[in-house]
Amino acid sequence: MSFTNQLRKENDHIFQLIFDHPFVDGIGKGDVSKEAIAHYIKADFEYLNAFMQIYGIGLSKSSKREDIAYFFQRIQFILNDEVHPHHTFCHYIGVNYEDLQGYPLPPTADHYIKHMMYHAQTGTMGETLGALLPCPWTYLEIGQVLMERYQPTEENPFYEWIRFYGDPSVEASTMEMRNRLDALAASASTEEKDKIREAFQKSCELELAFWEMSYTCEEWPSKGLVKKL
Ligand SMILES: Cc1ncc(C[n+]2csc(CCO)c2C)c(N)n1
Repeated sequence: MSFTNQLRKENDHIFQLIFDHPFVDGIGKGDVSKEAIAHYIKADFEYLNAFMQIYGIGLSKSSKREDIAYFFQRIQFILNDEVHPHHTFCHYIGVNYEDLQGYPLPPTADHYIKHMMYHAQTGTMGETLGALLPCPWTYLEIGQVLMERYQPTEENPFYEWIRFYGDPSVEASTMEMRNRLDALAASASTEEKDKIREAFQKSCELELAFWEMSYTCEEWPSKGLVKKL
């Protein structure tokens, strides 16, 4: 079994919890609260910025032309394509995308971004990809599971969102990241593979936590607390 297949198997329970999370299942049903969607977009706009910055760290640590091109193309994809699912959500809630940008991150999104940055800054390329991989992999499978579970049509307001992530092109780019990680793992020490395993597992947990953060409109604890004199 390949290294990434092993990672997928070890974290299957988290993938299943993601597929059954009420926000994710609500996308399939076409029923998610507008507050939860706005909360998600505010955090996810910043998440995408951070994701591009982390690809930039990967790029700056690459010396082969092919690896530089890989990270460059992934950044371009986020800039040009990854914003489409955001537009689907904004259209549904009737809010301008620009009005949901520039907000401070709630605790879970803040944690997730810093977790990926930590591995990208301090770890090997394998560790970096291990921390990044659950992002495309969980979304690809969410798209596939929702397609199969609900067989949505254009009547579902999130039809384009589901189609975007269930698309074979997302499968191909996830496979490319997996192949890169499998190649690095083939020559990695047991110690390094354990670090990659830990980075991957935490990102899976944080993917699940990101849905929960959005669903519950998570805020920092002090927000709304009245200061007693
Ligand atoms: C919390 C969170 N996790 C994953 C994605 C999806 N996503 C973001 S960037 C990217 C491309 C990676 O090359 C993908 C698939 C998201 N929007 N928000």
